[in-house]
Amino acid sequence: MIITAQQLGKKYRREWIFRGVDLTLSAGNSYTFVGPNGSGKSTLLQVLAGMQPSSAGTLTYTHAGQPLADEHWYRHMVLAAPYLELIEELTLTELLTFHGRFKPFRANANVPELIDRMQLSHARNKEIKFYSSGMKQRVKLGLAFFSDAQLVMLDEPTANLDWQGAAWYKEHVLQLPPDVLLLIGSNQPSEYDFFPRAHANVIEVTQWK
Ligand SMILES: Nc1ncnc2c1ncn2[C@@H]1O[C@H](COP(=O)(O)OP(=O)(O)OP(=O)(O)O)[C@@H](O)[C@H]1O
Repeated sequence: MIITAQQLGKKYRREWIFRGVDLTLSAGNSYTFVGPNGSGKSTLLQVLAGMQPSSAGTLTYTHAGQPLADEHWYRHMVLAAPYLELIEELTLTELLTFHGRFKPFRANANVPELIDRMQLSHARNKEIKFYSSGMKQRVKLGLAFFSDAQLVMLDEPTANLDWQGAAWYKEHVLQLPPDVLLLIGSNQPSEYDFFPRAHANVIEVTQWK
């Protein structure tokens, strides 16, 4: 899994959020995009995910040595982000069952087991709309950690988490398979400063203003 960006740019109306981005992001590594509020971390992640069109440059996805068509790309990626909504009317059990139909879970884990790993067994039959913001964040992260995807994208991963949730995040992000490509948007060093150095890259987005 490799993402290649060449002279990638994004503008909203007349404002360039970033431009001239040249990146090669390859599996087995983590890339954390850092910068102050409003610097473009989320926008860059969304463009790299194919959720937002770019305004300039090219973006190519390669999997197992073959270029991937845009319409197949979503099968290989998961994104957890504060601005993405869960299906609020479903219970957690229903949500994971539904999700698993489209994107299988790693090692074919079953739904009760996943709920247990999210430490949300007590709330498995509660509708997501009644979850607290931290519980919802655990669900989003759990879907990202446990789905069988080669590209895992996490924007502000510990938003709304208490210290136990942050410890849970740390434990699980380190347990991702070694061949995953991990992209993170963050302005909290505690979200990435513990990654094994050899494969961790921290990239300042303001360089592309
Ligand atoms: N849909 C949009 N339309 C117009 N401008 C937008 C849109 N989305 C984001 N922006 C602008 O793009 C810039 C970058 O926003 P972005 O959310 O990517 O920053 P960020 O680095 O993730 O910020 P934060 O740390 O606050 O989450 C901001 O100036 C923002 O106002």
